[in-house]
Amino acid sequence: MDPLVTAELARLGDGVAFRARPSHVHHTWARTFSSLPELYIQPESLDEVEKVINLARACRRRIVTAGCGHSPSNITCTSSWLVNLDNYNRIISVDKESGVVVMQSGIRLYTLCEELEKYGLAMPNLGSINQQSITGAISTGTHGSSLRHGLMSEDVLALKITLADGTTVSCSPDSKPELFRAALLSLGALGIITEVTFRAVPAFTLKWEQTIDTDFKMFEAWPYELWTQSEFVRVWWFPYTRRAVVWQAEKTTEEEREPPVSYYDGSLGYYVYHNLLYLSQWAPRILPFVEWFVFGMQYGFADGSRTSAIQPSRKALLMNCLYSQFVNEWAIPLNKGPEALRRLSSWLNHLTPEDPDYVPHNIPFSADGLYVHAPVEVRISDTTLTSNPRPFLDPTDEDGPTLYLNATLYRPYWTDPPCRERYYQGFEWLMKDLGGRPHWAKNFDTYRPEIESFYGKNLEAFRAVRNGADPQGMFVGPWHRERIMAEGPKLELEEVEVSRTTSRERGVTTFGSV
Ligand SMILES: Cc1cc2nc3c(=O)[nH]c(=O)nc-3n(C[C@H](O)[C@H](O)[C@H](O)COP(=O)(O)OP(=O)(O)OC[C@H]3O[C@@H](n4cnc5c(N)ncnc54)[C@H](O)[C@@H]3O)c2cc1C
Ligand SMILES: O=C1O[C@H](CO)C(O)=C1O
Repeated sequence: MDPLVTAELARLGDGVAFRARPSHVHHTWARTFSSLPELYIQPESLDEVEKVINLARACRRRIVTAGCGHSPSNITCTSSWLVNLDNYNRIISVDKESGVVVMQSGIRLYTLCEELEKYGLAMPNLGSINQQSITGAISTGTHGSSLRHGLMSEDVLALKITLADGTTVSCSPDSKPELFRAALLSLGALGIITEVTFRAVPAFTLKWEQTIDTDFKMFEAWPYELWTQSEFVRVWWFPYTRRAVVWQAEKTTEEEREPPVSYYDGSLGYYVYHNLLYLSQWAPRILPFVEWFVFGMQYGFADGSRTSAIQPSRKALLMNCLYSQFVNEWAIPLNKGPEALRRLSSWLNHLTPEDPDYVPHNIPFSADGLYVHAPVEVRISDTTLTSNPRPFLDPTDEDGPTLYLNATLYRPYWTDPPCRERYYQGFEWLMKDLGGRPHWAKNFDTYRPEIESFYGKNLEAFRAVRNGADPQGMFVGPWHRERIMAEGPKLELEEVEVSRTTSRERGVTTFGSV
């Protein structure tokens, strides 16, 4: 350990543990980014969290708090101190009647779901996985897919956050509401969130059904029952076969029933797709065939093929996200969806006016020789229904329902697909043309000037709260500077990137200095 840190620890001599170790390699779930923090610190009490912050201030270190690194960007990368709260993860109290749960902030969603079940409670909504820490999920604007729900943070009633001066403060809609709005989606830039008060709901079972059919049918249903037919609805769109899987789930009291399993599900399908994707790295032209074959095997080749099951919500809402991947997801107004997908299809498929689905795409990048992976994930939320205040950095539509389009690109055996740059250039251009804003956790290449124009006064309000709470920039790194911080000189404790290397095992490894 740096002698400065050892000396400062000795000077404090407060008997509070400093659970830090060097030589930790941090990488994102997808191994897209990695870093080698000077210290990896896993506090087990609030005193320990406060001590980390006080030490960091005295030793002039930047702090990053990471959940489980499921954000695919370099947002959790640091060469300074990396704090993880996996061991600060207890449920503090549960009120079975009201569903109000108070928890330490490091709890993972799968543990939270298991704990809630013991009280006959459940999370109101979930995204595709339950690995995330509750705070990691809240802090990036994680969402599921339902017009009756908004962001996962809409059910947060209060938060406790330890700020750069080492004090822990509570905030809620009624107490320090500005801090609350900043902390509801803070991208780790405000302080260490230590406690979450959340409203759960009575446990529920979901009866789900998924149908594969032409995307034309989906477009026809879009303004009518597509998104309102059930509480939970999500779609996977296949650009080359121009088909879509519509998955819908409604609460039920019927007995549970697992989905049918074919010989192709499980490892066979997993490895077939993985190896075909790997082959396509050299022969991208096979991707339309791969899409037809793999998703035909998975969902059925005949239009109208259907599968259904009845499962507890904590199971039904999840999905297997397969392999390492880039994900570029944007929020646009729901009513722009058919236009967005038709323009994307016209671009990717080189459609001409003779095609019934043709629309001018106007995307100023060529799709010649461009072959992409499937599917595009199509999901929804409505953040206008909650009485909770909006996070300042909420990317969703302020006036109505939101559509999320998630362009997934796999990295077979940890290799980057050749189409990434052009696909994402075209995709991001289209999303911006439709008034979109990026999902903060994902792999977008849009930076300060545009983000300022997307958020206007809300970004200014976030910055005012952030700068007031952390004037020295203890929680600021290169990811934040390029996207949410104002242009200006480096703050005292801010980390800047000095170099990066790339390898297959660790993706892009970033090196920074304070
Ligand atoms: C396979 C997969 C599936 C996914 N599915 C979905 C989905 O369905 N819907 C969706 O919206 N997103 C989805 N995501 C994105 C994911 O929900 C977010 O990236 C989420 O932030 C990850 O949580 P985490 O605990 O790993 O946090 P990390 O990625 O480790 O951190 C995310 C942010 O939270 C901050 N943070 C974490 N803990 C604290 C704390 N205690 N105090 C202050 N700041 C903190 C970090 O500093 C960072 O800025 C998915 C990601 C993957 C890899
Ligand atoms: O980031 C995400 O990854 C999965 C898709 O594989 C998902 O649903 C996200 O969101």
